[in-house]
Amino acid sequence: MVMPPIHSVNLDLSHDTVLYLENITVSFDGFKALNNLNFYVKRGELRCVVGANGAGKTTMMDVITGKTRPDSGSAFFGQWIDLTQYSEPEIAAAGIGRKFQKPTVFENHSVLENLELALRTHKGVWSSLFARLTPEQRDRIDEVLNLIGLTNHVQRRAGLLAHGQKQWLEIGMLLVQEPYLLLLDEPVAGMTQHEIERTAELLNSLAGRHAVVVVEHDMAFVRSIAKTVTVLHEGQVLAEGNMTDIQANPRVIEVYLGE
Ligand SMILES: Nc1ncnc2c1ncn2[C@@H]1O[C@H](COP(=O)(O)OP(=O)(O)OP(=O)(O)O)[C@@H](O)[C@H]1O
Repeated sequence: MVMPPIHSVNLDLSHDTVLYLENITVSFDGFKALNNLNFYVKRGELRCVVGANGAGKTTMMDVITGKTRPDSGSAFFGQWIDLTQYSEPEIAAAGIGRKFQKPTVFENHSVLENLELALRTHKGVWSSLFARLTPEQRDRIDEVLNLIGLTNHVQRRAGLLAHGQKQWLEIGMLLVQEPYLLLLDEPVAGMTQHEIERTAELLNSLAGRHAVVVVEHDMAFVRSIAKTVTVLHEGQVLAEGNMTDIQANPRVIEVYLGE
């Protein structure tokens, strides 16, 4: 079937749900990394996903971003965009931003240039590289600089930033693209306590405007940000709920928290 270009399909959030994964199975050589997984994300919510090594967290992110195709099941962005039918760049352009654990900022460029590059190259518009940014784009960059706490470092070379600042810059590079859904893989790994607290504030401040899915092992951090936590185990959802319920769940204690 020939799919319409992703830009021509409106992101329909009329049901207030930005992501639907239903009965997703992914096998590698017969081993089910995801096994009939169901996972839903509401518009603007901040969700944490936890689970032991090998639980399927990365594979789930890979399915959402089009990197891995499921053997079966469906993956929808809003009501109509079938994620299994589009490429990784198309899905990114449609409004799903992903940050991997290791920061990948342009080290030899300034903070400002990094944000400008992220904005200009979004949707693959290399041709606009030499065009001036619109006043709206400038405003968006200023707004993001403020959010990520780097307003006073705009001219600093990204390679000279502290580890935490680099992570925030990379989140900022996604934010200038105004994603509807942001996927973050272990954003606080390697951060100092102060940086972790700042990151919690940053992610909390995004709630409502962007849906954010955070995969994280640091339970203190998860506790500080999460409204809803999803626990994955053997490619399925073992439990989902608020932190108090999750921590009291005997199955979660047995297979994850009690490690
Ligand atoms: N490309 C692949 N080929 C074969 N097996 C794979 C592949 N990718 C993942 N797996 C296996 O699928 C299972 C789930 O892996 P996944 O990386 O999704 O888990 P995870 O929850 O992200 O773990 P971690 O916390 O270690 O990152 C693991 O057993 C892993 O070895």
